[in-house]
Amino acid sequence: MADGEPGANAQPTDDDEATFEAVPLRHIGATQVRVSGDAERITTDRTLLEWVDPRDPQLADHRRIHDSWRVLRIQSEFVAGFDALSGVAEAVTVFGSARVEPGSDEYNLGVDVGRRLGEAGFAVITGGGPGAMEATNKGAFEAGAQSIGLNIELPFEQHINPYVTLAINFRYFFVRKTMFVKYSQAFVCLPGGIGTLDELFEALTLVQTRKVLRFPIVLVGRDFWGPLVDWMKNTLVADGKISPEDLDLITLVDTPEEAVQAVCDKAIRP
Ligand SMILES: C/C(=C\CNc1ncnc2c1ncn2[C@@H]1O[C@H](COP(=O)(O)O)[C@@H](O)[C@H]1O)CO
Repeated sequence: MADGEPGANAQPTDDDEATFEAVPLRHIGATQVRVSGDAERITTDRTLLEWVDPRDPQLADHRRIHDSWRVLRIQSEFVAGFDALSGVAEAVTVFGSARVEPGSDEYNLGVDVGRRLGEAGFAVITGGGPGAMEATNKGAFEAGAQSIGLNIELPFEQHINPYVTLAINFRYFFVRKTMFVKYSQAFVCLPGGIGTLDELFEALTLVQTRKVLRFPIVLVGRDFWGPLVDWMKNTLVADGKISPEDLDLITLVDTPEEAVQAVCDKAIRP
């Protein structure tokens, strides 16, 4: 594969298979969990988060020793992320549905957003997966911008999309989420599901609590996001759960052009 072709610079991800930790804690003795007839991989995140009964002497030791030493692995994942991304200057992270089909309107929206961000001088960061992530990386790649994919280990086969020029593979969601925020100056959210909502609300929490400053959060697609923003206004503000000015943390736009303009207007740039 020649340099400059999609996928030419992406780091290989297939060898990661060897690093999947297949140690079921709660189910010691069981070796696999079946989902839809397929053997499901037990991911590193899952062995960290799974409940273990400390009253069982065998499991208690497992929990105490494994969890303590696990910190080193978490640390090494932070170090690898920091090392790989420390040179990224100006970047925007784009989130969106993993389920969008190539050629669809939402896919084309992602391509357009990625391309315009790239043309505006930003590196583009995504989750590195399919759907809107692939579309956005494609747009950035075609604009000649740095196209970054922060991939995540999942219980099923997961490949980084071919338009990523810098790929990093993470086992822990929370480490990966740190990288999304730390190395970008704005978030753009395309229409998405639970993963996208999680990423959106984490960003809102960080900005609301002033953990990050001057960090625009742009939602693209009034038809899709408008009802959520209306609910926040009519229920969260009305019920006193958020302040009216918290709504100002969100910029709602319709087009890729408006999205990039909002980022350029509101993000910290030299
Ligand atoms: C579901 C399918 C693939 C999942 N692969 C993913 N790879 C990378 N990142 C992902 C993946 N799925 C979710 N994410 C993250 O969440 C957001 C999208 O989630 P949503 O629920 O689809 O909105 C995205 O921004 C990623 O960071 C194949 O069908």
